[in-house]
Amino acid sequence: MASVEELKKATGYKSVDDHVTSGMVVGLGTGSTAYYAVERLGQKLASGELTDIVAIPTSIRTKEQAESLSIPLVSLDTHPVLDVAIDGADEVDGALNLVKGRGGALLREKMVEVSAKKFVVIVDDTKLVPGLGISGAMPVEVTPFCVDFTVARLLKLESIAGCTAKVRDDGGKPYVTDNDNYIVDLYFTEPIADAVKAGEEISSLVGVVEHGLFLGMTSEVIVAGADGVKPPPLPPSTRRSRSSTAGDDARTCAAPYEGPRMTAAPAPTWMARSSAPPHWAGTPDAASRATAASAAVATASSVPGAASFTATPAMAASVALGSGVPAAAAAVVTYAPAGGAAGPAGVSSLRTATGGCVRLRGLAPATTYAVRVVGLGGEPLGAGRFVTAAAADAPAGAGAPPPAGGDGVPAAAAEAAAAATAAAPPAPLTELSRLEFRVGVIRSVAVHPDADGLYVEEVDVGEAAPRTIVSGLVAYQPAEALDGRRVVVVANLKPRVMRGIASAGMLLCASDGDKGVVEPLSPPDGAAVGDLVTFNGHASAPVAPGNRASKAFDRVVGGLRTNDEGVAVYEAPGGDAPPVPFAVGGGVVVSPSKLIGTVS
Ligand SMILES: O=C(CO)[C@H](O)[C@H](O)COP(=O)(O)O
Repeated sequence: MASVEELKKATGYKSVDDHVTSGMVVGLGTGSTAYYAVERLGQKLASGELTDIVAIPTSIRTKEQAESLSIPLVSLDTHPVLDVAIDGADEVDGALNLVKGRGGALLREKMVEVSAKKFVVIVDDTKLVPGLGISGAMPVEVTPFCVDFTVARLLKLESIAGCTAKVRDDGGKPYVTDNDNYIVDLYFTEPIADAVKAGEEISSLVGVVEHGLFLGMTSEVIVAGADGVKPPPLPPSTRRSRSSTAGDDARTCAAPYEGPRMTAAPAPTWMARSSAPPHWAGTPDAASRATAASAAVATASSVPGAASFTATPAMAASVALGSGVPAAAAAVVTYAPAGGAAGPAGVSSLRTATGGCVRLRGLAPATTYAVRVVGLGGEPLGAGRFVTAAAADAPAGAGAPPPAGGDGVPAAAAEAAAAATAAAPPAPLTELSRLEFRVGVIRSVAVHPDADGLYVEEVDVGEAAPRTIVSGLVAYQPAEALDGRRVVVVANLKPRVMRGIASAGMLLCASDGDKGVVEPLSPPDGAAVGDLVTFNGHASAPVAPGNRASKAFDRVVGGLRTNDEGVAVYEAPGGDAPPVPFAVGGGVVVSPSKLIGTVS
């Protein structure tokens, strides 16, 4: 049986092997598991297997480790978007939300990981929990100034009522973070009932720097369990997790999948790349419309939770788990080439089934894959109606059916995907959901009386009176180019006083850093002043103007950009979901000069 240290090493190594390629900007986590990811990265750079990597460490100790391995380091200042960040966690719940920071590095970790297109979490299976906050401290980084005052205010928060708080101790003195702050550890006797609300309330306190709830950030979790499969020590009343695994031995990765109860099992032959398909990959099952429709591209199975299918060139596959699967079920997904074809030796990961779908990525075209999907207790998901569907580029759970027959995908597949997503729940609440992007028109512009680089604009966003907005656009746009211009305004940020004038919003602009061009984004003709910009796959639920919105904006701004056609898009960290355009009035928001760059 593998030791915990061996499991940490296996998952750390696998994360780099699977997710880091030459040329990437990589976020390096902190802790005893992330240590092995850093070690692996150093090895691969030293051997020349990886080249042209730059990395951003999340703590001084990780920085020192990376330096000792000659890993080139950069910072968010110069590299605000990372390709991938890899880090451990203290807790992972069924929706892939995390508690982090027991190692004290949560602030830098969150700054780096929220800026990554993909955030890969590496844990051993003792970290899987049925609810956040139950296995130990939920850390909060606070300013040292009047820490007892902050603790007292934390303890009054409704969403975390009943918890106890302790300023982290370091040999009789408060523990000091890399940012010269303190940590207050919160202890709960029950899982945190509403982690989103808890996070919001904690963040809203002056004196709080950041908290250890990492919500909606995770792209993928790699879980290592001894012998490939080990029921974790969770309370009997909860779902029992099973491990997917990491390890250099593909057979170890593959181990379980023999039935609803996870016990150590020999590797299925398909993981050893035999030509035989897995025994559970069955024949087409016409029991449902979705099954029949998908049969053109996928082989559904009569074995619950299992199927095989051949990837089409355009396939960013979604696997429809079938009816009876909770919308946000945690799923352990394993897929691997079934017939000895080239491709990954086997990918095993913990995901959330969104709208009954689990999305598979990185598929090699014309390769037949065997798929197995189980819940945290090892139970097959799909209740006998499991099908696969080539859902093409439809984002799972986005609510909109994919274009029938688009991108060379057979219409039957699109139909299947439509059937699979028909029952999709409303789009989830995300950081972006909290923001209020409104169409506005600039009614007047003047240079700020006390700052040559700033304009003071009166902007109509469909309210009783125009808002005053201060923008640093003098160097980029003449006043006459702005006067009367239709724009997009972030309307619920906390007002900021800029050289004595309160600015009640921000004009969203595209910037092409190379050419030094900055211009306001333009809404489409069909959009009316006051219209709210929306994003497919993100519920629209703007919060009241204030700090919460400003913090949400800070978290999403790294994902705002213009694409190759100058269309403003948001790309969530993690890279699992395709970029979504700013949509309003039946069209999309654009940079009028088709700038390709950032949006802020
Ligand atoms: O959040 C962290 C540090 O701030 C760590 O990722 C977390 O504590 C897990 O550490 P380990 O891998 O050593 O168990």
